[in-house]
Amino acid sequence: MTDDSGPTASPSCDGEAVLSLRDATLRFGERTLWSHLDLDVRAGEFVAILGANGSGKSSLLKAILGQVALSSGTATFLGRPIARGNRRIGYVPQQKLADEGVPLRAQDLVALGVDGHRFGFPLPNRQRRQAVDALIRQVHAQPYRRRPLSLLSGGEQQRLRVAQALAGEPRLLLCDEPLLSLDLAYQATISELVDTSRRANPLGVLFVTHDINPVLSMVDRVLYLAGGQIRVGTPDEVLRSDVLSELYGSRVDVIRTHGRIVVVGTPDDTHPHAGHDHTATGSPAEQRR
Ligand SMILES: Nc1ncnc2c1ncn2[C@@H]1O[C@H](COP(=O)(O)OP(=O)(O)OP(=O)(O)O)[C@@H](O)[C@H]1O
Repeated sequence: MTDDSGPTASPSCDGEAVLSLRDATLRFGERTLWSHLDLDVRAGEFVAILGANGSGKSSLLKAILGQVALSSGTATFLGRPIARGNRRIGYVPQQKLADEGVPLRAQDLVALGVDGHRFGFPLPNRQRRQAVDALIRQVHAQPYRRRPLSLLSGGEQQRLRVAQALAGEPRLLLCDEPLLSLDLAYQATISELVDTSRRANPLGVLFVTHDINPVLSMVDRVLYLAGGQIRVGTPDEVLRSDVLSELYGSRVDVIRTHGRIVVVGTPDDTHPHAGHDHTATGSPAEQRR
């Protein structure tokens, strides 16, 4: 169950569905993470994935990447069954710092993402260089583009990972907490880059985050996972006290104040980056365009 707006509806996007999940269920052993998920993500649509720790948000992205198999149901990308290693799916993994001794420089990481064989023909070197330069500029990485990855801060590495994920001109972008380690200014830089890219290309975005506020103005729909249950809808439909209380099976309060959404009372409130004290400017309704 779940896609409350129906498989074809989307509040602000009428592009084609790039991703379709039908009756999808994911189990690890005896444990069902989530079940009966129906979801269409359309070209240009921004879907935020929120939920409790361990509810299966990262695993959902991995299922879409073909890295873990669905226990039942189907997942299709551009009308075809999901296959591992699809270059048209960009992925920003949950933050992992580069190991000491990784011989890559910042710009090499981005270059790895640039598709050297678009439409079956290798891109000329000059064109590849220009693509890398443009991406480095977009994430403001010029000052450290020649530094070894292992010498960069978590936030600097994170910006490069986003650039790399966009380099292959994806039709679908999967981001697993891409704003972690970024200060407020760079949270805005990265969110706006994702937002601009999804409109320009257009590409569908699935964006796992513990804090919706930095992206609230961009979000078309929210997919909320908790206790094995799922709710999908606009932020106004899902981020409500009654909806989240039902989902968690205990009282949860959603407070909207000065354009911020604050969720109080979820069992994982104590998690260090639960991020339920959300900040944003403008009211959610105003922001959603
Ligand atoms: N390959 C696997 N085999 C068995 N269990 C797994 C596997 N991958 C993940 N899990 C378990 O599935 C649960 C969900 O993990 P997942 O990383 O998807 O959660 P999450 O919602 O992204 O959590 P968080 O908010 O803490 O990042 C966890 O309990 C995890 O230990």
